[in-house]
Amino acid sequence: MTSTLTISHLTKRFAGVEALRDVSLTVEPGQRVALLGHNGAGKSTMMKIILGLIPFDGGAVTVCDAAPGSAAARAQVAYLPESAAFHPALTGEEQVRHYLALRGKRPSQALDLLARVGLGDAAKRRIGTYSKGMRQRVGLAQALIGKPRLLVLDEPTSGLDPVSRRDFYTLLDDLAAGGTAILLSSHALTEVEARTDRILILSGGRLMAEGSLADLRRKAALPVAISVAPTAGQKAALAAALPMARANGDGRLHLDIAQGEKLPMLARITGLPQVADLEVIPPSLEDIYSHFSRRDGQ
Ligand SMILES: Nc1ncnc2c1ncn2[C@@H]1O[C@H](COP(=O)(O)OP(=O)(O)OP(=O)(O)O)[C@@H](O)[C@H]1O
Repeated sequence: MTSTLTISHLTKRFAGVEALRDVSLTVEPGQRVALLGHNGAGKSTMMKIILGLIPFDGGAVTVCDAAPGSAAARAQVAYLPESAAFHPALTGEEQVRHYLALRGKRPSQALDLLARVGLGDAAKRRIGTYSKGMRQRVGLAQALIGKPRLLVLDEPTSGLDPVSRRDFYTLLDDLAAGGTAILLSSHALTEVEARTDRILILSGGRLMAEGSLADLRRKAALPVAISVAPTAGQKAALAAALPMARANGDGRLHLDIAQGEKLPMLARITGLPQVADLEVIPPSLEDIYSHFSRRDGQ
C-alpha cells in the first residue's frame, strides 16, 4: 500500500523567511493527522505546497502518487479552507450542483452529498440562512466530490460550537474509515487529542515532533501530576508524610513526579493510612505541545 502523502526534506523560503526547513513525513490511507503549530509555524505554507498552489525550494512531495498540483493529484485531493464562502442567495443544493458541474460530475449527486453531511433537510434553503456550522458542512460536501483520497482541512472547526464540532469529526471518522487520509490544521488541542490518529507539531518551519499522543507523551517525558485527597482531619499528617507535595487550597495535595518515579511514588502514597483517594493526571496535549513548540531561544 503506498502512502497517500509523502514529504521528504521539504524546504520553502520566502524573502528572508525560512517557512519550512527540512520537513519529512508521510500520511497513510485512512489516517487522521493533525498539524499543530503556533501562528507562522508553516502550516498554511505546507498545505499550499501539498495543494500545488505554491512552489517549493528543496526536497520532494508526492500526493496520491503524483506531483502536487498536477491533474492526477488535483483529481484526488480536496481542500476545505477555514472560512468557506458561498453565494448567500443560492440554496445548498444549487451551490453543490454548481461545484459538481464545474468538476464534470453529475449535478444530481448534490442531494446525496448534502445528506451525507447532514444537510438533507436544509438542501432547499438559501445558504444565507445557514449557521456557520451548516456552511462548513456545505464546504465539506463540496470537498467530498469525486471521493478524494486526501482531504486537507485548514482549521475546519474554528468558530463551531461543541456539538457541531463533534458532528464534524464524526463525518471525518466515516471518511477515514473509507480510506480517505485527512490532514487538518487546528489550534483546538483538546478535540485534536481525541479525534486524530497522529499529531505533527511544527515550530519555526521545523517538524519538532510527530506520532500518536502516546508517542509524544513518551518522547516529551513530562512529569505526571498526582492529586491526593486526605482522610478526614488528616491533611496536616499527610502533608508531613509527603513534604514534596503542595496544597492548592482545594483540600488536596499535589505532586509532580518524573515518569520513572511514578510507580514507586504511587506505591508509597497508597501505603499511607491518611490517603482517602488519589488521581493520576498525565500531561495534557497542551503541555506536550508547549514542550515541543518552544521557539528558538525560549
Ligand atoms: N507569501 C509570503 N511572503 C512572505 N512570507 C510569507 C508568505 N507566506 C508565509 N510567509 C511567512 O512564512 C512563515 C510561515 O507562515 P504560514 O502562513 O505557513 O504559518 P501558519 O503556521 O499557517 O500560521 P497561522 O496559524 O497564523 O495561519 C511566516 O513567517 C510567514 O510570515
